[in-house]
Amino acid sequence: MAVLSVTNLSVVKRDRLLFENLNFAVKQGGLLYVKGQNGAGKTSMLRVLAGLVAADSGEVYFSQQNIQDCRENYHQNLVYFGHKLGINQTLSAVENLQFWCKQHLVSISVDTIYDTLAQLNLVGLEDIPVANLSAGQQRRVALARFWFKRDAKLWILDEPFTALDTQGIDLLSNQITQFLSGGGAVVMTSHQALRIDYPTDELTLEYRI
Ligand SMILES: Nc1ncnc2c1ncn2[C@@H]1O[C@H](COP(=O)(O)OP(=O)(O)OP(=O)(O)O)[C@@H](O)[C@H]1O
Repeated sequence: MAVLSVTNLSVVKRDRLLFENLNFAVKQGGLLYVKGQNGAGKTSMLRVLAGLVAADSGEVYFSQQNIQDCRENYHQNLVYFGHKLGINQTLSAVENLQFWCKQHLVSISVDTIYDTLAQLNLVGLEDIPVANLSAGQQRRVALARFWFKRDAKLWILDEPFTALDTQGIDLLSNQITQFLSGGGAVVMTSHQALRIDYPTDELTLEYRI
């Protein structure tokens, strides 16, 4: 069954039609890799898929229900990872993750938070303000949500590998593969070639003038 499907999706930004009449579906265990040059409309599309902004026309369905009609259920089953990390610079990694878990009704012990940060190579950095971490380390903190929310049905990831080193890319790639293997669905963009050993559907957005 399709976890996510779209019908006749079109988005216009500043009088420029980014894409029109897109139709696709992502099944359980399905990976959709959205490609396209800068400005083609990938982020705009992912934000529509996540229900953050409305499309100019077309519909988005989660498990065959229009996302407008199942917003709460959709957001409980979705992890969206966009360009903005959604972390507070003045809080520590642990505080940020505790806050995120509360906000998303995820029940995780503080020990699990420390263990996850250790897996993400952040030992010794757990309790200092995130502002003092490097760009890649800050992204690792934000990525911890993918360790906590494996029971979600859909992950939407916009350029998740940005600023990560090779080890970080491998860590996240493994996490994505495990999620897919467990039946999760993933939609993602990346300007780097995917290092995910998993069957992948591709959707290329052409840049339109
Ligand atoms: N809120 C907005 N208001 C006006 N124009 C916007 C807005 N958001 C995006 N755009 C425009 O829409 C176009 C597509 O932007 P988008 O961020 O979706 O592209 P992208 O494919 O994700 O690019 P990149 O690979 O650089 O991240 C761009 O020309 C951008 O200027």
